[in-house]
Amino acid sequence: MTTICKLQALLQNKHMPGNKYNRTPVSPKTRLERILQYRELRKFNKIFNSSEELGDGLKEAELFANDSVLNEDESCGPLNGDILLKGTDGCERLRKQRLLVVANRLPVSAVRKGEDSWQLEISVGGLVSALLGVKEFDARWIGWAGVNVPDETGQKTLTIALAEKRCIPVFLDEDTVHQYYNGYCNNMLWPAFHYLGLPQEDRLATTRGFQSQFDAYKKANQMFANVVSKHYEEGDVVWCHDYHLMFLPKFLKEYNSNMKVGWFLHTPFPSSEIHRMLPSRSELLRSVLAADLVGFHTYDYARHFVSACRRILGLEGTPEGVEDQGKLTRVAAFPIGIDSDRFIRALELPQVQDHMKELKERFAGRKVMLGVDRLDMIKGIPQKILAFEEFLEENPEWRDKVVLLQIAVPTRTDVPEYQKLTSQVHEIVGRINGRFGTLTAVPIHHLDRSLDFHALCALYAVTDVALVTSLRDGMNLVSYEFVACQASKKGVLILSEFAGAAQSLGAGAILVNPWNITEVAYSIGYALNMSADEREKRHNHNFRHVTTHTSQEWAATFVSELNDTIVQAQLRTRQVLPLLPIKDAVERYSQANNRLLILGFNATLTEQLDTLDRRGGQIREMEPRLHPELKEPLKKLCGDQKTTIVVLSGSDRTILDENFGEYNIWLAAENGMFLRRTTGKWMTTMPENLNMDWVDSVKHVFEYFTERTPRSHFELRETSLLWNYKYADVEFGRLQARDMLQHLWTGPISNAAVDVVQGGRSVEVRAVGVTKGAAIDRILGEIVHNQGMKAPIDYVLCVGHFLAKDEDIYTFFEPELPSETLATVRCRSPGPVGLPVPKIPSGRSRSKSHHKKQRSLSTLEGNGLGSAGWRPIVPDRISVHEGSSVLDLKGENYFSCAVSRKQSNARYLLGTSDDVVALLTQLADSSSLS
Ligand SMILES: O=P(O)(O)OC[C@H]1O[C@H](O[C@H]2O[C@H](CO)[C@@H](O)[C@H](O)[C@H]2O)[C@H](O)[C@@H](O)[C@@H]1O
Ligand SMILES: O=c1ccn([C@@H]2O[C@H](COP(=O)(O)OP(=O)(O)O)[C@@H](O)[C@H]2O)c(=O)[nH]1
Repeated sequence: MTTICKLQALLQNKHMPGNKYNRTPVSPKTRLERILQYRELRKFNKIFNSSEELGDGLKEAELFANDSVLNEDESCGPLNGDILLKGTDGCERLRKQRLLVVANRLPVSAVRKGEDSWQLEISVGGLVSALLGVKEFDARWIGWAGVNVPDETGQKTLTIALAEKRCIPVFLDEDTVHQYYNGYCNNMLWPAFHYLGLPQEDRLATTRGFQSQFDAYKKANQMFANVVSKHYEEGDVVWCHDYHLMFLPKFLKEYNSNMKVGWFLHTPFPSSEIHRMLPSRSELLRSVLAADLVGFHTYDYARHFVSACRRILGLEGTPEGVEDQGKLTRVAAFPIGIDSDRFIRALELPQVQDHMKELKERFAGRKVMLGVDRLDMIKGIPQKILAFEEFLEENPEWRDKVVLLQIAVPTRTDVPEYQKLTSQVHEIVGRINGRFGTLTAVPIHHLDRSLDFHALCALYAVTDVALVTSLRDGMNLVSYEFVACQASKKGVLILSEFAGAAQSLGAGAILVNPWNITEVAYSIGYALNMSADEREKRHNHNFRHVTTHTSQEWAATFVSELNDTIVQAQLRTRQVLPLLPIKDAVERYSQANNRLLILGFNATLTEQLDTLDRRGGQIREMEPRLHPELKEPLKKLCGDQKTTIVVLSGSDRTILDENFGEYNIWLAAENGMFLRRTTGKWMTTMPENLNMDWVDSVKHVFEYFTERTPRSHFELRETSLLWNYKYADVEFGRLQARDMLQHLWTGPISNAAVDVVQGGRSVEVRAVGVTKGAAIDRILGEIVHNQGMKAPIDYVLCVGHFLAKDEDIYTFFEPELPSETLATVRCRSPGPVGLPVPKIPSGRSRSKSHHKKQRSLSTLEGNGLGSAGWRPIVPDRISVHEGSSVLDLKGENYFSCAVSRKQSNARYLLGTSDDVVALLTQLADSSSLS
């Protein structure tokens, strides 16, 4: 027995309160249990530190302590992400969960110094800064080292050098980097995600074509996936970062669907209107959705993403995330932070103090304003400098009393847009310095280079006003770092409202619109003149935020949420109804003598609505049509003497006539209010006292919304009105439906005897009590009588995409039901016929009402309405022989099945109407054999 096993046994049998009778070790099942057990283990370690029983236990516990990326100082691993893995001896061991961080850029960039020697330099950028602060995991970093290494020796030696830093390289060749990184990532996705539009396609330069760049993007993502797969171990969490790797979740899940995959975007996610412009908009979204958890800096970005999935892919957005056929991808906001302690501690270091002293002397008598940005068009550097110029212009008294230090770190220098920006900025700085400079001083110090960490901290600490004017920025960590270094000076932060950081530091900063140069210029004046009292208040606010929302916490929250998401998904999967066991359903069908098939129409027997057809006016037809592949099987089934088929639909009679007129079949229109065998006439099953006075008022509301919702329509039926927006813009349709429901619930018909039923893409108003379940016994009564049925029905298959309100049809035939449900089903004479209780599919919670018996159908209250030409159903004829039941569902001969639904009262599920086609085809084939 290993030490950990021994410990577990000890804990479970001896030391855990309340566990004294527990003789068999129980493995913790939930994350919470695991954490609690680990906590106990640690407590135990402390208490029995010197105990002999522990043996090498402490060594084992030490394994939990963790090396961080780049060997920065260690912190003892917290509970986050500890996992239990089964060893070959069958015993479970706790081990620190490994975190594979996958990002385009490694935290170090490599510079080749010789054939086999390398120098590693820290990479610049917010993503690297933030992740360097994450020390609580047993992390490996997988990414590109920023250098082309075509030769084997180079690749081998660099791999070894990087391994010391816990980094694993992905080797991208020059052409791939050019097309994937410079092209698709930085010339296409980056500007689009920052609202700068898409570049014009350059037809002359073939290598720059969107398609070839996109192909290279996918290829590069696949290369990342290959490296991850090679290093992946069971239980690892794989955290994919940023817009460079939108295909990675998909590729990883294809490799191993059990991999825990999270994806985080460091840039903004733009409005769906922008994302819609990308030629590969759908593929990108779908690939990201393969992840278990998708994270953004702010709720706005998360909302935009969900909205893009709704509008572009037609998927369902829920408060939890995005759902696609029952599969949920969690979407949430995880605002990043910095390792604030690292900055605060750095200020005490002698070399930083020396830097600060130098800077203070150098700029004595002048206020220091600071900008620190990668030289990127999103950072709004020209706008910042122009605002500073306007400030100097308007405030001559400040000209020799203030200096702007702009650190502009060169970035993505192979992309033409970035090259243009460099010359543009140089030109503006030159002009302003020429205009306001003197022989001994210039107002702007512009540096085209990066600073080391200590120099940067010193600069932050001596600054009076930091100026962040990003036109868009995922977060902007410079603003956080500035605040962390300002504990003594309490300088002012001017911050663009278009940076993610505005949502967290907005209360203490002066927020500006960087496009409004005059406003920024005014804010500079306001900041420079701000009272010490106001500065302190603002600073304290932000300082508290920055020091409590750290990068450690950010990563810990994301990883813990990812672990939880997976546990929740597993639970959900267990709750999901089982798929219809088609083989069994067909076998039992073929053995039965008197079968009844009740089939819905819309989304059950019709072709699937192609999501593509929903957009841009490419609508085929609005009327539902029978799935062409069902014509043959349906004919065969109708020709079988032992089979009775009822199509039970909300649609009106005309639509059913058009689609099923040629079959020998029963049609039940308007949720069963009208009934006809195709060889006979329509009759009504409507209750006599059905009040329809409300119709005109509802019609007005429906007309109003139909006119205002392009591609929506409404159907006026005898007993209901239906407003349908399935062909309209999904988002807009939903908003309109919400308003419509308000009208209906609170307006003139709020007291009418109606039910307002909300569908997936529809709103229906019905007379109270009109449901498919309520109509079915009247329908059955008529069928039994009309067909002169002698033997009881011994097989029922009820398949439909029914509204929740109509799901009483499933429970009607269900012999084993909670009493509340039964009470709602009308059943006058019991006439019980004892039947074995059907097995309830796993995951369903049904009460164990074994005493309840198979229902015997009886006659119903109320005659049908005798509308002109329709013969009302005559009651009192629903038993086949006096006293015996019409239903005799032996064993498992009842199959209720919901189509394209996630939750249902039915016993089983079928994915789409294509599956219904497959089912009916098999039934038809077995019909012809029997
Ligand atoms: O790797 P590069 O192409 O040289 O670019 C550097 C990084 O720029 C972007 O940073 C973003 O991440 C920050 C942290 O979340 C955030 O504060 C900032 O607003 C973003 O712009 C980019 O997203 C990274 O992938 C790059 O590594
Ligand atoms: O000379 C410099 C200038 C900036 N940075 C770092 O670069 C990051 C910039 O991150 P931010 O989120 O502000 O923007 P990004 O460049 O990622 O878009 C910050 O952590 C800075 O500390 C740096 O290391 N050296």
